[in-house]
Amino acid sequence: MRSIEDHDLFPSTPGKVKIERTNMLNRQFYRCFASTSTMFVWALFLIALTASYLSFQSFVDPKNRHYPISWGGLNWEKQVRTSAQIRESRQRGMSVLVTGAAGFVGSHVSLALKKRGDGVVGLDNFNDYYDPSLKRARKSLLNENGIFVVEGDINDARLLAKLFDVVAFSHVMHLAAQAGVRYAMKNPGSYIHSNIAGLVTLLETCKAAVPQPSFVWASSSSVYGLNEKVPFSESDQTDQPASLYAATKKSGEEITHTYNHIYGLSVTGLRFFTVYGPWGRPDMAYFSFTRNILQGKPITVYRGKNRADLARDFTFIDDIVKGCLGSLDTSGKSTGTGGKKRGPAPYRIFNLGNTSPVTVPTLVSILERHLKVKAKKNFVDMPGNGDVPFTHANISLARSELGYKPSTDLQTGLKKFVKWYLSYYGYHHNGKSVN
Ligand SMILES: O=C(O)[C@H]1O[C@H](OP(=O)(O)OP(=O)(O)OC[C@H]2O[C@@H](n3ccc(=O)[nH]c3=O)[C@H](O)[C@@H]2O)[C@H](O)[C@@H](O)[C@@H]1O
Repeated sequence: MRSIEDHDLFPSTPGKVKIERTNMLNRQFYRCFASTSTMFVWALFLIALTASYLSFQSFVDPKNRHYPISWGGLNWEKQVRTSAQIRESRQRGMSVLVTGAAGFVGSHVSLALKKRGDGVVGLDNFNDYYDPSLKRARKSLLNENGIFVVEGDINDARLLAKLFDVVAFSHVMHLAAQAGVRYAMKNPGSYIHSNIAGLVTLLETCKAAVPQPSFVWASSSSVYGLNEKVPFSESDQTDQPASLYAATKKSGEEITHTYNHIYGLSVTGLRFFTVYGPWGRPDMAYFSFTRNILQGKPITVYRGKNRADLARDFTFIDDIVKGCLGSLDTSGKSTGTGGKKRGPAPYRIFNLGNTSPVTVPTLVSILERHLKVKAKKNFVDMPGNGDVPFTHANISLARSELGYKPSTDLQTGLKKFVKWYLSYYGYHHNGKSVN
């Protein structure tokens, strides 16, 4: 039986005064307090358990997630329908849902589709991975050209179902993603959210749609990882990714394959090689170098083993757009209906590169020439953060199947980028006028 000497159960530190517990009232108070605090701890524990269960549920089942509803209503539906309409004069046109439409590649592809008369509806969550005002500006451009951009997340299954209720999209051009190779070390969860969970939510919608759309999406040259065989061919091994970003893109290729295999979804995966150009992504080297050079700030140029220059198969946006449109045009139909496969459907993967790699120091010197400003270069050994030393695309497959033929070299493409950059951000940087 526990007695008043129970206090011995509590460890006491030598030298500390023990609490005298002779007073009955005091004892009851302590017991009462002890039981209240135990209950309190249990209550906290239960709340934490429930919270983790709910967040786990929402992680595994996107339908349970709550997204703010900023869509819906008759007017919204009308805007979606109008935007998806194919121009009457366009023969065999398509109605395309473009995810990531306010992004770099997404905005260019949307405009190109609309220009030739296809119906386009954009979807974008306008996240703040980089300056959302640039995404808003791209959106305005799309609006001016008759493209409606829905604000929403690819993980929002209800929104996706609604979009397919309103429009029987013939194609999905899936470009929404968490991009960037090195950022994956800072925010790994965002790659799982967009590139894995979001992809699956979108595929679930496509598989269930009647008719099923053809699915074209952005993979990445980064799937080649530590591959040393050059140039990189689609049949090369891609099981040694160097970053979590690359791993999620590679997983995307495997995941889309299962939807093709089980549900008859027509799938085309495009391995983009370091895409650059006007309206580009501020997190990419050519963009941030330009900003820093103009502001008189130093730039960090990474170097590989034995001080070897890093190289990329930089690919101009207009060439990528042609590759995307060629992929949509040749995608072939999905065969499934009501979630059931009715026959084999195409599953394709293509490199979309420029097939002439350029070193990073050469990129910098081209920028210096176009900007007429010398860069302050700090050469640093490439940190172990997911980067790869070089990329080089073999594009013969895309050439024969898509008619893909890149025609812009880095010198010309960067000239166009710099022209856009100066007109968008203004000619005055670091107190100087550049023209
Ligand atoms: O091709 C691809 O698949 C990938 O291309 C780019 O990734 P990356 O090639 O690393 O492009 P940048 O971040 O613009 O880097 C280009 C080169 O500049 C180097 N770099 C980058 C940043 C920097 O401060 N200094 C520097 O020397 C990098 O090491 C790399 O060699 C994109 O950011 C990815 O989203 C895309 O998937």
